[in-house]
Amino acid sequence: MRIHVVDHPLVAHKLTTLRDERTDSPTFRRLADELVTLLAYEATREVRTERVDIRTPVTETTGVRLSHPRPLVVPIIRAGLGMLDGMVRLLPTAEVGFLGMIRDERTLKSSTYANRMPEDLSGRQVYVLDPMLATGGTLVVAIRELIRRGADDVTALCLLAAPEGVAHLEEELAGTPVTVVTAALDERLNEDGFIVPGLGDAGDRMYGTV
Ligand SMILES: O=P(O)(O)OC[C@H]1O[C@H](OP(=O)(O)OP(=O)(O)O)[C@H](O)[C@@H]1O
Ligand SMILES: O=c1cc[nH]c(=O)[nH]1
Ligand SMILES: [Mg+2]
Repeated sequence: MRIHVVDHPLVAHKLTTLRDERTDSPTFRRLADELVTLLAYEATREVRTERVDIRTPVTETTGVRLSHPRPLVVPIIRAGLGMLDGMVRLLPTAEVGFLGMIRDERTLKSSTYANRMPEDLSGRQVYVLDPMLATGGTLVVAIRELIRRGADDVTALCLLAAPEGVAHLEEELAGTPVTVVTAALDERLNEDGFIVPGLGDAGDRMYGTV
């Protein structure tokens, strides 16, 4: 597994406001959207392309276009939905699948309550969207399901990651073609399984009280 922490002053600036407990839901959603676009730029560095011949008004030349089959983008509901628009703005032809997952507050185990994805993902590149990589339990289940369906290249875009979650993914997904792109690798998890310093509950902040 590869991990890429996007080191850029604009990312750090937006993330700081996102973390701030005074940031209201509308601002939180806007910043999450903007951050995804910056992460997506890095995350799609190896998106598959093919050569194409075109004519400019001046001459003939060769360029590239995204190749088939189209990439699949999978937001993990609920909080991952806040990353979808920013991602498909960069990849407008991508197909979108959905996974609904919830983490039990006491046991921290995640379970799947919705699954609407193509059955056959053979040869597909998949981008998973989930703002928080905490224990990593959610992403392990999600990525295993994608690989079981045949995905051969999975990139997870996370706003924040905890070292414990990254280690868990490395252990559970060893040898699988997985990359994690994140805006920051935080310090640790607290006793409730929240990322420290983190930003709190991403879903609540995105869709909760203003
Ligand atoms: O790495 P993990 O320890 O598995 O935790 C991360 C998950 O927890 C949060 O989801 P939550 O269960 O709060 O659902 P929500 O998005 O509906 O709020 C978050 O959005 C991730 O999906
Ligand atoms: O810090 C955390 C951990 C899991 N899920 C969240 O939304 N925030
Ligand atoms: Mg939540």
